[in-house]
Amino acid sequence: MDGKLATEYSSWQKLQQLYDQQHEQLVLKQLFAESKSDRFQQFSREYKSPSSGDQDRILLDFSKNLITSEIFKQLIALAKEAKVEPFRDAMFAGEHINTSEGRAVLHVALRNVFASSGKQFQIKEEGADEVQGVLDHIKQFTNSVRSGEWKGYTGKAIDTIVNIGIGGSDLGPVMVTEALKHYSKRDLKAHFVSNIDGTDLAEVTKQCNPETTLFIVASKTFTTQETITNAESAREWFLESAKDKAHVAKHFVALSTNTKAVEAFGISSSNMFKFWDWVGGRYSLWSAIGLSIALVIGYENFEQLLLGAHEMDIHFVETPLEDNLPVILALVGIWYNDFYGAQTQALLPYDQYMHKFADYFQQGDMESNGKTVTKAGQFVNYETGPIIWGQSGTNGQHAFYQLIHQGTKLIPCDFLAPVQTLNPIAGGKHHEILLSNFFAQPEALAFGKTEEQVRQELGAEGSKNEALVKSKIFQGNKPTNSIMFQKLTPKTLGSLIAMYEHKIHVQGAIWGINSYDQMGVELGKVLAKNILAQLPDESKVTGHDASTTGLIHYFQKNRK
Ligand SMILES: O=P(O)(O)OC[C@H]1O[C@](O)(CO)[C@@H](O)[C@@H]1O
Repeated sequence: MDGKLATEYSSWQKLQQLYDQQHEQLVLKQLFAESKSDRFQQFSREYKSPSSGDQDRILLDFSKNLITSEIFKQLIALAKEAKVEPFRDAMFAGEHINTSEGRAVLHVALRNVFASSGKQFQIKEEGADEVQGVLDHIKQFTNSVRSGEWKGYTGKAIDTIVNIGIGGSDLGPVMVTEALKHYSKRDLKAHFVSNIDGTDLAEVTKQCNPETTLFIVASKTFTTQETITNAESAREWFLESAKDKAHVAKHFVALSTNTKAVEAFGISSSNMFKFWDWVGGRYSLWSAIGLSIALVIGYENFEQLLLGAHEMDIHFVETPLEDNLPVILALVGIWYNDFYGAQTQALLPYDQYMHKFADYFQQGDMESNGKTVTKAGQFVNYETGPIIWGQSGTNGQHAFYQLIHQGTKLIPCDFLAPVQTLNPIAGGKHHEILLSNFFAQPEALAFGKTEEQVRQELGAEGSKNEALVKSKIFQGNKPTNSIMFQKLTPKTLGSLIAMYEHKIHVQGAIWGINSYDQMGVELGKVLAKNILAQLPDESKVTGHDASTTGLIHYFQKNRK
């Protein structure tokens, strides 16, 4: 992080040499055989919540990776050489590390509100001292809606909330309300509208009663085309019943940094929940953007989510690199991304509540680290952010694991699972089956099945079919991390999310890129605006290539 390309670090070059010299001998079966049971001890770390200890602990087993102690040491050396620690401290101090936009990066300030946690970071940035005030506003509003005290325009309590937002103003609330459904107020229905496709809003409003529905317009900028258009149409839908514009105040609130635009929309500033430009969209669920989360799970649980994240922040700041969960995940990821040439990284939670976890981190990781230019303005000569994807286990097993096991691509996977389930139905049978799969898959990926084993299974007769024999071989040696947490509590979820946020931060630091801007989403938006103005009239369609012109004309000819 001092203007160098990552490939210029001597530790990077050393890692390249280690890869070149050793990668053919890095075979998990042998690595485990050589180190006996020590390998689990050597390459696993347990994190414990300082406030609740065993209740909220996270085990990271990274022993099923293609690493040795020499490689791990060298990866740690890379983090040191890339100045990961001072860069981390600069973020926590409020330095403007988002250099292209000249902003601080302070999602950590949003959860720096627990004097009792034993550690509060000294953050000096405009607005950082207003965080608690906004949380108080969220608490008071949440309590009043959940208790039924907040009334709609006909005097009825709110029973449905609709969050209208997109990207970071949608994915976090969606993921967390799903993940913490167990803690939700069941008689308060929550919907999320994000897509500009009218189908999204239309299908939601069909399920809503205007008298008892609260719309939450969530947009950092309050200029996002999808969100503002959806909010305007929602207001239109509401006014068809409510008639009087004065009733909007009881049914629309805004979450934004842009007071002027919120007021121009017709939402009074007393119904606006504020945040600040130093909160990146994809890091904003901890801010006012989390209002829908607080409404669904209650303010106390929302606070626990923040506390879990804050405690992971403390772990990230205070723990030596070699024991630091986000740092380990980041370094192991770099080993595959940059030396093995892996293109993707799968997130596989064996917890149905976490079925949106990978979707959430698609934006979290890919919008952060999908960059080609370093902060110093050089084009990188190495790979940066991985493609993030995944699904909850065991659904993924029956969909795409075939390719992970026997395809031609290397796909490092993170497996996540709770020790205890929140739904021990059928005497815990489901959870035992689920976890047996959680244990079996990384084992199968690592150790595979040899030709000899296949022949033994098929017997002399079956083994005559060579194609069948070959198709049943599992090469193994596929790397995985296994992450076990005690139970999916709000606090643990907060810690897990913060752990991955910091993993992204560390990787961005090593690659020398700005993880906190998103210039790559701009061009398409500008072109769409231009095309929108041309859609009414065929003769207006100019300035495009033959393909784009052809497509627009095709639409114009056939739309009626
Ligand atoms: O909250 P806003 O300003 O509506 O932005 C929504 C999303 O749009 C982006 O700016 C680009 O996709 C995201 O970073 C952000 O989460």
